[in-house]
Parts: sequence; structure tokens; C-alpha cells
Amino acid sequence: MATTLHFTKGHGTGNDFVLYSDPDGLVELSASQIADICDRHFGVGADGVIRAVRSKHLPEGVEALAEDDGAEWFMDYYNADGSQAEMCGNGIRVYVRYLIESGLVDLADGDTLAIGTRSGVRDVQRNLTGFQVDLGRWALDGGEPLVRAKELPVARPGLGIDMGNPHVVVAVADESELDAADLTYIPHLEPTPEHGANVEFVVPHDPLVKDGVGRIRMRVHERGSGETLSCGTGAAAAALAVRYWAGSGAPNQWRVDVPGGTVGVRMFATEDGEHVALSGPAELVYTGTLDLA
Ligand SMILES: N[C@@H](CCC[C@H](N)C(=O)O)C(=O)O
Repeated sequence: MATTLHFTKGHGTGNDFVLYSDPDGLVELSASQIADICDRHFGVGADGVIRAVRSKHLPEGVEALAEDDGAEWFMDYYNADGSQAEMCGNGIRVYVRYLIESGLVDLADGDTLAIGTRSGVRDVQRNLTGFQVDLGRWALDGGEPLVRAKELPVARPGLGIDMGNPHVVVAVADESELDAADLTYIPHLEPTPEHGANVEFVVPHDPLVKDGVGRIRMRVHERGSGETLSCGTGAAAAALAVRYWAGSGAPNQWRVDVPGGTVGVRMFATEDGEHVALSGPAELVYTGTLDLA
């Protein structure tokens, strides 16, 4: 195995990633190497690591998640603690930007690229301001755990939403409560979801809907990474939860403000049920070389 690793640092609304290219599937990092790379004091610092690997070089089973829909490239995603995650809404936009800038794919404005992920194939479309990803079908996961977070006065009921990866969305009383939550600590969920969850704390803007667009503010504690400046699948889950709580007449177009910027969420009908799309920027900020030894 190579002892040096060329990497690119990128982010989507401040949710940041170390990306590296491994087209033939030869350079798998261990969980502890990933945790070291993501360490913000002793490593590069990131919320996650993304390996760019051709789907045909994945192990059997994982390969099946990409092959059916002909996704040449697979987003092999790891959280900052080295754990695997099924999907990353900000990461997949940054990943496509990386594939383009590295000359691995050619994608014109308006064109769509299929990307394999552990939760199946996702279509990413390039547009003038960034990328839009069809996150596919979503589902209420049936859970409504009580959520406690440090510095929040009371436990509040959350809403479990499956975006391919697990989320629990909780509405807090107001902006000051949202600001007060100490998300350096893992929120306590009761009952505890079997595979953990990303937890989104939301408040509506006033008014909630302006010019037909729903508007919310969100902070997130990500499973395996801690508090991040943004979470794409989390923003989609938050918009879905607030639309659910708002009842009939709530819009299908949402603006979600996160500490690192703003992303857009849109729900739309398809033949196989309702899908949710996420749009936002994707930036590459620097490249470097790591000594793995
Ligand atoms: N930041 C991501 C989600 C990354 C994975 C998540 N921490 C998990 O474990 O499910 C996003 O933008 O969606």
C-alpha cells in the first residue's frame, strides 16, 4: 500500500471533507487512520473522508448498490470517527465537484451524474450555483424518541426520518434556545436508535413561509462527527419534519439556514413516490499530501 496519499480538502456550506482518489480500489484507510486525518488539532481536520472509487472495484454486495443504475463512481463515505455512513448530502455535491476538477468525469451545467452510495444510487445535477442531488425516497422511521441536549431546559419529542441514513429532528422553543444548546455533547435519545442518529435542532423563521418558500434555521449533531456547520441529509430531514408538523398547505420548497450557510430543499412527486432534492454549493479549497506511515 502507498505510504503517501494525495488529498483534496472540500466543503459544502462548511461541512468539510478530505477526498482522495482510489479508482482501482487499492487504498482503503483504517478507521484509526481516518480519525487521525479528521482530527482538527493533529490532522488535516474534517467532518469526514470520501474515497473516490470505481464501483466495479468494490467488494461484492457493496458493488450491487451502484451497479444496477450504472453508477461508474462510488462515494465511499466515512465519518470523522472512522465509522461508515450510508449517505452524505453535502459530501456527494463536493464529491462530484472533485470528480470534475480531477478530470475523472466531464459534466456540463444542467447534466446529471449517477453516483453509487451505501444507500443506493443518487443522481447529482450540476447547475450554475452548485449542485442539486435527488436524495430519493424518504420515510418516517416510526420513531419519536425524547431528545435531551446539554443546556436545553427540557427533553423534547423528536421525529425519526430515514433519508438513507438515520435522522431525528427536534423543534426547540426559539432562537435563543437553539443558540444555547451545547452540541459538543452527544444528544441523549430515549429510546436509543439501534444504529444511532444524526440529530437536527430546528426553529422556524417568522413568518415560516414567505413567497411560497418555507424557512427554518437548524443546528445539527452528526452521528460519528459531532456538531458540524451543516448537514445536507439533515437539512432535508428538518424541512420534511417541519412540513409534517405544519400540516396540509405547507410548501414543498424550503430554505434551510445552517451555521455554514444556506441550502435548498424541494419535495417532488415521482412514479415511485415522493422524492426530496437538496441543492447547495460545493467548494474545493486546497490539496496536500499525507504521510500515511
Ligand atoms: N454531513 C452529511 C451526513 C454524513 C453522515 C452522517 N454523519 C451519518 O452518520 O449518517 C450530510 O451532509 O448529509
